[in-house]
Amino acid sequence: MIEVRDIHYARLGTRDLDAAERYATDIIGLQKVERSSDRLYLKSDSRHHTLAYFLGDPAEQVIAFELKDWSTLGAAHEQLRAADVPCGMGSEAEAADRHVEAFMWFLDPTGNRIELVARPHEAGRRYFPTRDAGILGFGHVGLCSTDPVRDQAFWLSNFNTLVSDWIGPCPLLRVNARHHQMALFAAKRKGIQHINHQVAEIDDIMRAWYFLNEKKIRIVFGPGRHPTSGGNFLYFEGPDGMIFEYSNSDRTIIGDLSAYKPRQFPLHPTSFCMWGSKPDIAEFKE
Ligand SMILES: CC(C)c1ccc(C(=O)O)c(O)c1O
Ligand SMILES: [Fe+2]
Repeated sequence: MIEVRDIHYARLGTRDLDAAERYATDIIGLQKVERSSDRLYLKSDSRHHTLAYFLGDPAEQVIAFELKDWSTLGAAHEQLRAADVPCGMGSEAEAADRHVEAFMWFLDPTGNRIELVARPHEAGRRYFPTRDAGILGFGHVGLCSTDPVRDQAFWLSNFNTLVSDWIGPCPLLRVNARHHQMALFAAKRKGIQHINHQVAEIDDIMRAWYFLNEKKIRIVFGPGRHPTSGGNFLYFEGPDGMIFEYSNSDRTIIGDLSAYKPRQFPLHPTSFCMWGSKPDIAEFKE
């Protein structure tokens, strides 16, 4: 069993780093920490970065989890290799590019590239954004799955992943006490379906709604409230069609984590939003 601590970063390819930088800083409210001709690193909490853009194909999208124990990296690689999962160790140069001491990669059954990182770098300085979006940090991703039942089995059998809730066949998965770090979402493609940043309070969600409307950013879902995590939410469209979400879900599952009973929500609009907001997102409609 591979034990991971938390989701750590997302890496996105883009053909237009300048546009990605403007959007990430001026609109989302992330802090630029480094920029070169082909790289952009953005921070949302105490870590070196939680979102990176690289010059390349926007279809190239990666998420990373931090290993609970850095010394298990080799064993994690061996476990996945033995299970015939496409995987490999990262080189020193690739690790330096990710600001981690070491890492490996693998493909989940849908074909999503996932990285497992050991000893990721902290930032000496705290997160200091230019826009007060109320961001507390990187929360979770929605990950496309061409077969959520198959992919759930992959995560449950290889990782310390637990199901917090299901919406239809799609699990909201956690690896720590927070309600979820990854939501598998039924889609006809691989890739990241949305990237969530946690914000402090409902006021941040509503302030964002006014702000994003004023900036003519396409809002694709919300404001609303998820019955699953209990968080208020707002989803909006970013560069290369990526969906970003702010939410303030503070639901944690503590104590004996394995004693929690996951709840089954039906595949129905009321399972996505308890207020009645309707998504304008292809994957949520299918
Ligand atoms: C509709 C998506 C996958 C979803 C569902 C529920 C929550 C939550 O409970 O917080 C999310 O964050 C989602 O993105
Ligand atoms: Fe989400």
